[in-house]
Amino acid sequence: ASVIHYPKSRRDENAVNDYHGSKIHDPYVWLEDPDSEETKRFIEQQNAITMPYLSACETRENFKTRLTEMWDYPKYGCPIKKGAKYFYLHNSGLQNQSVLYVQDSLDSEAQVFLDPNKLSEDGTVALAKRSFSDDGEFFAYSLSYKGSDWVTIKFMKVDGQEQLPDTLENAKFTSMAWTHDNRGLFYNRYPTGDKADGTETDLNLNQKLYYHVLGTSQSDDVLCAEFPEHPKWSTGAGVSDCGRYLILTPHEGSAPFNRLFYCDLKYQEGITGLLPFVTVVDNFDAQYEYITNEGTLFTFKTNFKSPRYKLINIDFSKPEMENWTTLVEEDENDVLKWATCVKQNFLVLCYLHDVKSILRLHKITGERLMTFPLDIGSIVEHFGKRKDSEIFYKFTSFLTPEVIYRCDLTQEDPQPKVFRETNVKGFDSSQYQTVQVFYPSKDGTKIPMFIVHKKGIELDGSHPLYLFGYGGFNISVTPSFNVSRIVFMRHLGGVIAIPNLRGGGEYGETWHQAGCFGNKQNVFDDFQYAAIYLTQQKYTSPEKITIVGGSNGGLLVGACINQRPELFGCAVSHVPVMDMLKFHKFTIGHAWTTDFGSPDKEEDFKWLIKYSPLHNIKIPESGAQYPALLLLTADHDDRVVPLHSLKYIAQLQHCVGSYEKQTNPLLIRIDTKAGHGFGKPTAKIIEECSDIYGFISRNVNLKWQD
Ligand SMILES: O=C([C@@H]1CC(F)(F)CN1C(=O)CCN1C(=O)c2ccccc2C1=O)N1CCCC1
Repeated sequence: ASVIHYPKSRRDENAVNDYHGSKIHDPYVWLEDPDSEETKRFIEQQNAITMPYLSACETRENFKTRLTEMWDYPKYGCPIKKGAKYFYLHNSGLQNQSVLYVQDSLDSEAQVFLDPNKLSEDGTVALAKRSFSDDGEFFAYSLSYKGSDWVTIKFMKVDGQEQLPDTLENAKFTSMAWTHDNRGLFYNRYPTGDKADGTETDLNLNQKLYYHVLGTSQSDDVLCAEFPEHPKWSTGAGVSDCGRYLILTPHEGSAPFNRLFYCDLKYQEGITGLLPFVTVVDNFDAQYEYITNEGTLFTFKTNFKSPRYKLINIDFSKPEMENWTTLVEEDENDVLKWATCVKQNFLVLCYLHDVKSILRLHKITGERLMTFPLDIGSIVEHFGKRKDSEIFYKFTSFLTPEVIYRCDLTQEDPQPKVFRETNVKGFDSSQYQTVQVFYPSKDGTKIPMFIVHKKGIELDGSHPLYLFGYGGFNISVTPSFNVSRIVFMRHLGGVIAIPNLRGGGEYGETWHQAGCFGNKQNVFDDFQYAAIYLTQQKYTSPEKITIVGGSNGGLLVGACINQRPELFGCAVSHVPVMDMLKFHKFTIGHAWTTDFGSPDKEEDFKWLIKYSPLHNIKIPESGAQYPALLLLTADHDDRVVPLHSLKYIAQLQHCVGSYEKQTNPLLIRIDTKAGHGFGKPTAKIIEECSDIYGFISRNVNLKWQD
């Protein structure tokens, strides 16, 4: 591989911070200013070596052509019923953004209702959240620009598809809940500095709940709730199915724990100021998620004394804990992922059983009626409301693009029927297989892992392997259909492996906590031992393994190439958290202390400094070298600000870039008009995937197979 001359960047040797008595250098602290000329020049210099390198990868163009062909299949969202109409998202195949359609009945002609592709030339304006008024008369929607978490809320009158003038700015991480009189909607906003476009790094604190009255200007919006003494709290709220109650569920971080307050709107003549809330739960010991209510009898999904979740009833007329009752007990193995009330007296419950979805029908009184027939895979979307008599749900798996089912609950014995099924031209799923194994991690814990590959391969250690991990924030990595991975298996002879690392939600809150705080190293061990297992089982060999992760999974990749560089040949880290001593100082990073701990606490600092990717870069021992590394970030990522990646690549190139045994490239790709990932237009996704798989092919020596 040609030796790359990395740009030389200034190191501020005076930048030293004291953490509980430890002096820690921070030589690239100047990269924390996204607007400085020096930072902009750094980015230009990095892209100037990366982009030509990526374009020179010979399989890149083959990959892009084939990926584009394969990507061009129709994608649908579940229909949702609002008023007398149905709405659904649809992408004809290569559209940058999906389009929202409306129809009068499930089999009548559909019309375009809202097409986000018309809102920008390059598809970088994305439709984020949608909220119809309870009777379907009005429609509120939020738009995200260039990948930022900031959204603008807009309104339409459904009949006639009339755009209304109301525009709400500076909303972020926001609810959108209409009052049932259609007078207006509750939403959340942050106080902002002079710039709030997604390129700023300012902390998001003091989120407030407002009420917007339709037809008025945002400056007249009513402040309904705020917690000035708890600046980290979010103030998300929802309106009950009956329309009478406002449920306020503040969170302090990203963990599944929230407080629970409510306001009986019936006794509010209009919403004119701070609302009076009744406290039901005033601690962060558990999560309480509103499911439905019948008068004052409320059903919540909770992990209170139930790490795999259960349904409880709380009667708001006597909300004390001793009056709470259990509606559906916690399952001894499976995790309750979501529940919804349909047709007044049914509950549909979705569980995760060894990382596969199970769907069940219960009576509103709790007893189980039936288990829906379902293949091995994931339920990724659903829609059904208390006042509807049908439910739609979308199934997907590694080898199944998507199937939408409809179940009509007016039938005696309700039978789900395929409502929509998608095929991908040129893809024959019978040529591939998925296996699930349980491999031992470093401490002997059995970790589930999906392995997907072409049937009939020989386990001779020769196959390039794509090892994807996340491992945090109670997120479960469940089977999903991914075209770029199909192309990798079909045309580059690849094997896909997806371990379900601790820190995720696969086995409930105990599994999540097993990957948090001082247990975070378990996540890295689980990932490293997946690579060891796959090598021992002769699926692959170290120089043919590419590890991939994004966001918290990008941290995983950064930590693993520092700790065990000899286990992998290539590494791709998307929008990673790399500076574990400063993550809480930017945008929403303070919300992650519920997984990582806080650098401001001495005990937490001791764990963080041990694995923080930025602070554990060193020349590998015994002649090993870092895997080929491609870091990816973007200028409007205000979830994980780009400075994490910039500081890491600067330090890595400085420490290792001129080490004579380091022949693998250490590169960063910084995109523009893009962010953490949400809402990324199809064109950008295809470009990025082509760059990534071209990079992998070049560094794992893959040849394109037609
Ligand atoms: O993005 C994240 C973590 C992982 C997550 F928990 F899934 C989500 N997340 C977040 O940071 C979520 C941010 N976020 C809120 O704090 C919030 C409050 C109320 C409504 C909506 C939101 C919301 O999206 N990270 C980036 C890297 C480390 C964690």
